[in-house]
Amino acid sequence: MLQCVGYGATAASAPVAPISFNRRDPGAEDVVIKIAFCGVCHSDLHQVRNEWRNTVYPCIPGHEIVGHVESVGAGVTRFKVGDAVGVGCLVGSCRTCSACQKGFENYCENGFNGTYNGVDPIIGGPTFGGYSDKIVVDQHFVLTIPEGMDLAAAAPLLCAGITTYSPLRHWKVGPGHKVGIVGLGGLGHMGLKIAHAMGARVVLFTTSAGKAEDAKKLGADEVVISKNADEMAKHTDSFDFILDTVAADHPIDAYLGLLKLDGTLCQVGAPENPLSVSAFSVIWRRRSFAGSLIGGIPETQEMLDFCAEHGLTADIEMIKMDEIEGAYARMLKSDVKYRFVVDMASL
Ligand SMILES: NC(=O)c1ccc[n+]([C@@H]2O[C@H](COP(=O)([O-])OP(=O)(O)OC[C@H]3O[C@@H](n4cnc5c(N)ncnc54)[C@H](O)[C@@H]3O)[C@@H](O)[C@H]2O)c1
Ligand SMILES: [Zn+2]
Repeated sequence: MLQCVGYGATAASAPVAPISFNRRDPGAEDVVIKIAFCGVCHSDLHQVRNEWRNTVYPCIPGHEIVGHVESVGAGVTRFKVGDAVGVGCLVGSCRTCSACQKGFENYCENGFNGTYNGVDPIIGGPTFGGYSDKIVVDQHFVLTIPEGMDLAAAAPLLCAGITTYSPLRHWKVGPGHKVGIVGLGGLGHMGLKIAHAMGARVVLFTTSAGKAEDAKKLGADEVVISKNADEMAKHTDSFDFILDTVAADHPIDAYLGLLKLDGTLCQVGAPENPLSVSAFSVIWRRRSFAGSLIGGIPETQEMLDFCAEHGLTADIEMIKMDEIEGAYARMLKSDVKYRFVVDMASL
């Protein structure tokens, strides 16, 4: 077994703290990655606090991982020692079902294996994420970080980037489209940058008036304060597509009403409690309420290459590993611009 150190929680009520653990011995198809940086996703917090009621402890979060290849198995063809690489939310899938065959490992019919809170196929216990010194990953699930991209600022692309890129691509967002992004956090700020780079007219919905100036710098053409009913009403029946990244309870009908005929509201934010939707919000103007889950591996590489081409990375605040609990507390207050990234040299 490969002895590792990291930060994890032993119970929903326990803080994320130093932990020693084992990973599987690398196999022929495996890449061992020395982790340089790991982004802090709101999902990490949902998971360690068991807000989705499925956490297996100990839980070591982190699925926005970047680093360098330390060693490769005999069968590894795509990577060599020293390469700058990334790992997102997936480290395994069946690879044979129709979804996997199409490159949608994230929708694997047999369930994909998560980077954390999954099941290691060799040792049987839970998979452990990127708040750690190294990780062992099958080469199929390892991404190439484009040359010249800032490694720390690239980390959040592995979840926040692909989770917003994938639905924006799927619903063919581009020039001539009016697109809304709800919530300006880690996902939301990447959604703004990517939708803008795709050529859409982008409107940010936020509850905090103080974020308006930033939002414009990040790619918003317009900012709407969602608590202001008059401002919201001006946009009735006008959007082609809205991407909702909000992590907390919030009203959905208010956004559905802003979609035009055949418009789609896509939910990517995953609040703990069910959302309520009035039937009339979707019946009227044949609107769709949809969802989207991260993205497949080929699409994640496509997103990284798209971001490199457009000069996009995340806006980050670097923290040390032992500052993680404070970072979670600040994330809950939306006090981060716009993604915390842990410098693993501080582990
Ligand atoms: N679907 C997926 O594949 C996927 C992938 C990653 C994360 N997520 C989920 O997406 C959500 C967002 O993640 P994040 O890392 O960007 O979190 P974050 O905390 O960085 O951002 C959430 C943002 O929502 C804002 N917000 C809260 N209440 C709001 C309201 N009523 N109206 C408008 N904005 C509001 C907050 O101010 C914050 O800026 C989380 O629930 C996370 O678990 C889903
Ligand atoms: Zn995430």
